[in-house]
Amino acid sequence: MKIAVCSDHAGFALKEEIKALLEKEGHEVLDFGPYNEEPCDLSDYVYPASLAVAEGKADRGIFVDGVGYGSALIANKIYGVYAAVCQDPFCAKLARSHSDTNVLCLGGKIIGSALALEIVEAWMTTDYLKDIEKYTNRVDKVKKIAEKHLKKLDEL
Ligand SMILES: O=P(O)(O)OC[C@H]1O[C@@H](O)[C@H](O)[C@@H]1O
Repeated sequence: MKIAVCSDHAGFALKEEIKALLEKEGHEVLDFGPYNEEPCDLSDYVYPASLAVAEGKADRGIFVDGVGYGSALIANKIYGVYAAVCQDPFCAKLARSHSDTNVLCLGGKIIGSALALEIVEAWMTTDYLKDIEKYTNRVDKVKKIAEKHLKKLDEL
């Protein structure tokens, strides 16, 4: 898969570890930066990385900041992006199987890299349960809210 990754200064070190794991597993990584640990603003990286997912230039995204919510907050403003913050592999599995998320957000200050890599592994390898109606109904409702309240990329 093509995976967009990004971070801020607080997530930089973990972003680099995740990138190495994804590349080792044969994924193509599109790194939207930053490329060092200089203080920076998350939105400068999460916004273009989210657009890449929304436009289909990346299949999915993995964004890392200090606590994770900052990335999700920005990413979920973009039509077509469904981002979840996960702090354990169980949550990561459900974020895929129940909710079909296409962006995973992690907090580099919250979880150690060993757990973070397990979360990435769980999220990357779990499929959406697209044949179970209760989950498709839930996901469809979220999509309808996005259609009503977010501008599609071609309307911008
Ligand atoms: O105080 P700084 O280092 O700028 O922010 C650290 C983290 O605090 C939260 O807002 C974000 O998760 C951000 O990555």
